[in-house]
Amino acid sequence: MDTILVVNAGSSSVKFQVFSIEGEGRLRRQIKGQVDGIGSRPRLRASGTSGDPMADRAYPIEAVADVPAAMGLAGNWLREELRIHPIAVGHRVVHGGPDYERPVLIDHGVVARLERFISLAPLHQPHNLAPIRSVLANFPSLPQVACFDTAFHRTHAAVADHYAIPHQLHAEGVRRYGFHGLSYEYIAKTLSQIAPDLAKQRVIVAHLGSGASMCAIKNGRSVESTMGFTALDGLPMGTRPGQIDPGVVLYLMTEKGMSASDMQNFLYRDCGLKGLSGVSNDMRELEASKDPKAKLAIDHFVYRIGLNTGMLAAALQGLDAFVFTAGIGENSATIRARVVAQLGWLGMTLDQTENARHARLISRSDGSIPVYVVPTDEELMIAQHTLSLLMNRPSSHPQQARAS
Ligand SMILES: Nc1ncnc2c1ncn2[C@@H]1O[C@H](COP(=O)(O)OP(=O)(O)O)[C@@H](O)[C@H]1O
Ligand SMILES: CC(=O)OP(=O)(O)O
Ligand SMILES: [Mg+2]
Repeated sequence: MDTILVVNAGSSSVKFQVFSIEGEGRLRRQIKGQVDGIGSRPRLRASGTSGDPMADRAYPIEAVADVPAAMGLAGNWLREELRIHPIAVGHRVVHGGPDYERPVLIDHGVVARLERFISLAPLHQPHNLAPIRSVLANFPSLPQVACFDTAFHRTHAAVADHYAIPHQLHAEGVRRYGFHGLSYEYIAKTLSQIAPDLAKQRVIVAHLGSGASMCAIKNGRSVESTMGFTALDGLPMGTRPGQIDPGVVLYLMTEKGMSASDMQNFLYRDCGLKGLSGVSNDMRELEASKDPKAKLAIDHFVYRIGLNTGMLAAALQGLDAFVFTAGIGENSATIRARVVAQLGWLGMTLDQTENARHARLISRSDGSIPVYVVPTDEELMIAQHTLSLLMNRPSSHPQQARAS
């Protein structure tokens, strides 16, 4: 069986899927897994084609202390225990910079170019590139494809793409890129199947996970994102503050003597829900907590989603549908209910029963804006891009490159 392995390293987890290639370029999911609880309660979970459990293993904290360790664990399990030898590997790469507008076959030159963006995505890019380098070293003829979080947003107009800073910096690549693009691309495609008329109109998608952003989509194309040059901007996240006055950064550097690397750690790891609550970066723990600061963190999260919806609706000049996705968006009925209540002024209403059972459509028919919950699937998107690049390669049959 020919398979494609997909690797998606997020800021709090490593997700992977294995797809078999069926006739006429169709893909069938064989394995879906993830390692999460990295640095706290590490756990490897995986399921098979019909969701049947294949593994559920807990590890001591020191055994899986960071994302590379989680990657090693997943890789060993797939190779040693399941004997998975894919014919290609597709990777999520968070930052594609100004160069990459679409997925690309990887070689050493591509890796060198992507290394330039490590400082622009320190929670992701190093972990995205590590397995790519390791496969290049160990299986040099195995095709690998990089799929970018930034690519879906390259349709933005210049007016959205620029900061009000000297033009030369834009030419150097200091631009508003936007992220979570593979997720938004999947949602746009899925919406065109479940609600084809709406998919052609003005849609806001809220990707609420450990990293969180929102995207304004018109006729299936991204027109605006809450994230910009890096994945720090926009909504408050698990450990990132979201939009913040650069004056705060200047204050911390000049008055508190924080260095650039202190600042990087602070903004990527100590802020957001974690910093504001002092309790946790995990929405589940905040929802369960009685600490007033946990409540404030949730209130702030919901409030900022409301504000950003106003901004994106302005970019779209109206709104025809709203979609929740990712860890919080798919699983927290409470956050969804609060966001919809916050957006009642726009004409959104909530069907509480449908929301409680995480139905696909959770708005009432008396509202003017339908509200959907669509589980995202970045890995399927990556597998599809990988397969299509593989099939369009000028030479070589894919089977020649099997990893063994
Ligand atoms: N049942 C739930 N209720 C509330 N939040 C949840 C639930 N399940 C998962 N989450 C949240 O989803 C987040 C992870 O989302 P995910 O999209 O997997 O993030 P990432 O891909 O960035 O690692 C966790 O931080 C957790 O707070
Ligand atoms: C870009 C980003 O923040 O990704 P994630 O949500 O997977 O951390
Ligand atoms: Mg993610």
